[in-house]
Formats: sequence, C-alpha cells, structure tokens
Amino acid sequence: MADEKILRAVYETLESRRDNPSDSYTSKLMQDSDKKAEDKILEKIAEEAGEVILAAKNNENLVYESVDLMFFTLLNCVYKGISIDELFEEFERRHK
Ligand SMILES: N=c1c2ncn([C@@H]3O[C@H](COP(=O)(O)OP(=O)(O)OP(=O)(O)O)[C@@H](O)[C@H]3O)c2ncn1[C@@H]1O[C@H](COP(=O)(O)O)[C@@H](O)[C@H]1O
Repeated sequence: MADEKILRAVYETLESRRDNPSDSYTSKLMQDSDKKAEDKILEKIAEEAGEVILAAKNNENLVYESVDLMFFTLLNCVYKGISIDELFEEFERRHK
C-alpha cells in the first residue's frame, strides 16, 4: 500500500485508537486528561519539527523525520476531531 491510501489507513487506525481506548501508544496518548494529551502531542510536533530541520541541514534521515512530523500532525488532527477529508479538501482548494 505504498501510495496515498496509506494515509487514510493510518488515519482510520488513529480514529479507532481514539474512540476505542486500548493499551496502544496512540490510544494511551489520546486518553490522557485533555490538557496532558494535548500538551504531549504538541510537544511531539515541536520535537519532530526540530528533527526535520536538523535532517534537512545535515542531509540525512529526511524521509524518516518528515514522516514522524506528518504522523504527529495527523495525530493532532485526529485528537481534535478533524476528518481526513477536511485535510484533503483544503489541499484540493489550494491546488492550482
Ligand atoms: N506511524 C506511526 C508511528 N510513528 C512513530 N510512532 C511512535 O511514536 C513514538 C515516538 O516516536 P519517536 O520517533 O519520537 O520515538 P522515541 O524517540 O522513542 O520517542 P519518545 O516517545 O520516547 O519521546 C514511538 O513509540 C514510535 O513507535 C508511531 N506509532 C504509530 N504509528 C501508526 O499509528 C498506528 C497506531 O499505533 P498504535 O497506537 O501503536 O497501535 C499504527 O498502526 C501506525 O500506523
């Protein structure tokens, strides 16, 4: 599934982890009390953004670090109740 379908599959998994509390990493992250969950997710975004900058500057691991940043960005959108279609529609709206 090495195409755009993987984004939808990951997103659906994250929505399921949000809605069905379990022991998984992402589910536990989203089940924390509201402020704690939000802070942890936003901290990960800041951390991963820094890692993308270093990877780009050093010409190494840029794919890996970019996916980490995208992953936590998507996780934040799931946590905030945004649907993946809203994200696709926004890209579509901007695309010329
Ligand atoms: N794509 C990912 C993904 N990328 C990174 N991570 C996890 O995010 C965590 C933090 O990533 P880091 O790179 O910062 O790793 P770290 O240095 O150990 O970080 P710390 O948490 O210790 O700060 C690690 O435990 C990674 O395993 C991910 N965890 C899950 N997914 C996807 O999310 C879905 C749900 O995951 P689970 O909740 O684990 O079932 C999975 O099916 C995957 O598709």
